[in-house]
Amino acid sequence: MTMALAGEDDPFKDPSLAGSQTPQPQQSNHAPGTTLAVGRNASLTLATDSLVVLDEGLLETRSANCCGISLPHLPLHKNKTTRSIPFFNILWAELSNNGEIAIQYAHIVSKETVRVACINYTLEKTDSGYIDAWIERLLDRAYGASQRRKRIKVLVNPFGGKGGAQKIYLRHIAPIFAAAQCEIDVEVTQHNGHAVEIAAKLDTEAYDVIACCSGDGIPHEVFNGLSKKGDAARALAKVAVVQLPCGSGNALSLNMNGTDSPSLAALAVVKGLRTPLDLVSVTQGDKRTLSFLSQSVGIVAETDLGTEYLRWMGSARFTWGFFVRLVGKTIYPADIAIKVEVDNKASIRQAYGAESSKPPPSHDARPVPTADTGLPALKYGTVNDPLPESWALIPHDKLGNFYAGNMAYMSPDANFFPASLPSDGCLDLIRIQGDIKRHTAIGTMLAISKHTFFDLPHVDYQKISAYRIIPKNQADGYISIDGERVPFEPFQAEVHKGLGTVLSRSGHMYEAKGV
Ligand SMILES: Nc1ncnc2c1ncn2[C@@H]1O[C@H](COP(=O)(O)OP(=O)(O)OP(=O)(O)O)[C@@H](O)[C@H]1O
Repeated sequence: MTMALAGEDDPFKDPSLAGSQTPQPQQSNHAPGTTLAVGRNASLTLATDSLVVLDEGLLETRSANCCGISLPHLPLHKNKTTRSIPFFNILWAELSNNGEIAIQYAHIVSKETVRVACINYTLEKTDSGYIDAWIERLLDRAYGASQRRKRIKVLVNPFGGKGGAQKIYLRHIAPIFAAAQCEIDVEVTQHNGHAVEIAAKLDTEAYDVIACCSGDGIPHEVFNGLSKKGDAARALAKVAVVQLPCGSGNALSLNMNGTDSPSLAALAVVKGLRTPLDLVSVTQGDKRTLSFLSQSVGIVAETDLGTEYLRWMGSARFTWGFFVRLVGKTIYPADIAIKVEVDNKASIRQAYGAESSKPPPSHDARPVPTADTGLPALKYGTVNDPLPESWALIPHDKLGNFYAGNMAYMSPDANFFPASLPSDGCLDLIRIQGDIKRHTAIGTMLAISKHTFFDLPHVDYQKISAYRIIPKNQADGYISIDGERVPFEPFQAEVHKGLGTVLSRSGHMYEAKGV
């Protein structure tokens, strides 16, 4: 899956200039101050969605160069003297002491890749006041409400995915962060749990973002590391946790950045808006863990965690593992108590529509918790406490799938929770009976990629804020919290509305087709 970049079809086409091969900036209908003359035959114009570069000189020579390096793949056409660069792709612009303007941007190399490129021009007359104001306008269009020059703690898991995270970081991510003038501090994780330690000790006043070059395992560790701080609530609100996809499961990036391409994700992070994210406390035994993505018991957990012996199959192992259990009508009996918030699909659809029709927020409206605010208290106690009085424990003797999701995509083709919202204070819960007819089961599996899953009548879909699940009549089995295996024992979960922070493209929605 790839995110839709502004102007993706033709990045050098600006809709506001449709039909005009060679715009005349001086006579254009743009407001005064949108155009910067950068030589006798060249100008830079702030159009509706993009920067338009008009350069007659491009007809004969590659007069624009990138800091002395010739520009790779610049789409210069003999009969074309303009090109446009979507504002979203603009990383930085500045005027140097020798009167040169340099604009760095993420050049679209392919659907899956952007690479840093730069244009620079020597200005003939340096009316620095006008130029500075023009650059400020350009950066304002490029960044909008997104923070510029983010201070980023980068964590690289050398064993994420196929083990290529360090290379991916250096090749596809670091150049974009550098061009966007981000302040970077890189650390390679040394062992399992290291990211918990790093986040627990992190000076949260010194960073805006923790960027995980990894799968979903490192973000899970980071949220839990921040939760160990004395000022956990403040730390989780202040520092945004993001993912640069370098693992085998990259759900955080798919949902927030709309892509599992590392360079597109780096661009999305540079331009990302602070977004509150619900986090879920899971208590099991005496342990309290934060979950940001999902909890599963039954077929999904077993397919995810119990098919290691099929690793040779690659990603087909999940499809195959799922299929085998579906047609085998495998059941995973449990007793379940749920605090339901929205119990029908029509109301869920309505709530989703109401949120998606809101304009993007201009700022993060949450008050920053004070320095002495730790994790929120558990409203419903832990799994060791008596069940809250208003909860009813209901036997699910034929349960096939118990799947609670905090985000939409669980993997690139699996938008399991299309109605989920980043901070509605709810988990989306799917329950499916394990003894449904075989052809219904196969149809259910296919419906996920066809985006018809939500409406299937046998898919029970609710919005919930807490639950307890007690597996029964099975000696052993699989429980997955954010894709990590935990003991096969009862657990209880409770949502904390907007406790965590991520960066997203929209500021309030997931990058997934909703309901
Ligand atoms: N240097 C290291 N050596 C061994 N394990 C590490 C190291 N650094 C991180 N880890 C562990 O690697 C695990 C998986 O990380 P991650 O999610 O980044 O990759 P993944 O490929 O998506 O994971 P998975 O193996 O779950 O598919 C995490 O549990 C993390 O603690």
